[in-house]
Amino acid sequence: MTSATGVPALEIDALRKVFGDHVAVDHVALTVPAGSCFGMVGVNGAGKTTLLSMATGLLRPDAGTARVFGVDVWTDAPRATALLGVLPDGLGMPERLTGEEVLTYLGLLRGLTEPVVRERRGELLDALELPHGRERLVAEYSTGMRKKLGLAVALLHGPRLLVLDEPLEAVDPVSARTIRRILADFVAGGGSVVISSHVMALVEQICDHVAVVDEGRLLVAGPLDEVRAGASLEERFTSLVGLTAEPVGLSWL
Ligand SMILES: Nc1ncnc2c1ncn2[C@@H]1O[C@H](COP(=O)(O)OP(=O)(O)OP(=O)(O)O)[C@@H](O)[C@H]1O
Repeated sequence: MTSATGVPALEIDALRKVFGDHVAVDHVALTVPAGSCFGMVGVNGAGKTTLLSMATGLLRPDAGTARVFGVDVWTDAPRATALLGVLPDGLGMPERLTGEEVLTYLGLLRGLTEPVVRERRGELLDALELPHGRERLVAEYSTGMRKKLGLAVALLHGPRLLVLDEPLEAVDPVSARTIRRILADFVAGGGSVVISSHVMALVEQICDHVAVVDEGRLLVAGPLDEVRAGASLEERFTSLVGLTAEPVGLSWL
């Protein structure tokens, strides 16, 4: 599905990134239709984070372009940023602030009025079961709580496209269910989502499109059922990336 104007939520063309002599992302082109929940899967080091970082304005590409609803992420950053909500990998947070303060300052920086910030902040903290008030500093948050606060920051300004790197990593099952529900509601309300994950079951459960990335290249992308082709996503993934060997055991254990 695309929007009424047919403009994709995200359009990546020929993105490339080289670290030293290692090609992390190798001329990847990808279209995320508006209104879709798009899963990106790949083994550790496949290039998912590098690709999504370039697509969201966090890491400058060596070559290629990325457009969010037709707006170039690198040449028109302020407009693209307004359309985007990003949960990056390894998100840095102001440690000496509370979750409430983080949301307040970032909301005001995004141009929201104080009453709007107050209302959304309260709803987000409640929905994600994060502490209100001065109860706890970010420095005292667990990894899962940081992830949830990162998601709240990504949602705060009401973006049209959410790009989430491993949104459920380190999140407890109850919070995971809440996050899945928030994402489903976001898509049902016309939003678009891109998530990267190692968890095939999660991608099968919430995504309608999927891309498989391996060694910096895009192996396949499209509607989930087309990519699965009658198998489970894990089976299809395993055969696509050539993981045929049995896991290696540790003889000394
Ligand atoms: N800043 C960097 N400097 C050097 N190499 C890097 C840097 N960032 C990533 N790489 C390399 O680029 C490749 C792709 O890394 P990336 O983090 O994009 O993979 P990933 O698919 O997100 O992995 P994971 O699932 O483990 O998060 C890896 O080989 C990684 O070591």
